[in-house]
Amino acid sequence: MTDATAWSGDIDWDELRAVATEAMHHAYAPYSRYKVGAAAIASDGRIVSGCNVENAAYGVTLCAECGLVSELHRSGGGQLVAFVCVDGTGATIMPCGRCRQLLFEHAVPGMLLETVSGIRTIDEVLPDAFGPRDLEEAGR
Ligand SMILES: O=c1ccn([C@H]2C[C@H](O)[C@@H](CO)O2)c(=O)[nH]1
Repeated sequence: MTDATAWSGDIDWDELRAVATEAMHHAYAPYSRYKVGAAAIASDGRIVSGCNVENAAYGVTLCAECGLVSELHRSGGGQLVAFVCVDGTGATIMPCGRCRQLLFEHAVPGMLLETVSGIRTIDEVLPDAFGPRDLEEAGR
């Protein structure tokens, strides 16, 4: 598994934000009226994206990151190298806490995110994360 630092010079954040913004326009958000789009570069270089899909049973809502991770696996697997998500204006937002956990499990070590406070690593936005290793260490 390649560390994200090997990629850092090659990431076109403007392009990734544009893909996230295009995805955002497909969001189904009639309840919050807060559309979100997400885009990421996978470890083989392809770009995956997702949008939020709400539900009349509010708690069933799928964040944009859920669609993105599903698309990662559906389109060939691999890990996420660089990630951004945007609001309905195309401005970068922070992934919610649940989605940081979701992203962590599918991220290369040191995955980069464009955030409201600049480029961060997954470890910076989810320190001391609980993950698959904790289950392995417990023999599960
Ligand atoms: O990281 C986030 C945060 C929020 N939302 C969605 C969920 C809901 O549909 C709307 C308002 O919370 O934004 C996402 O898709 N991703």
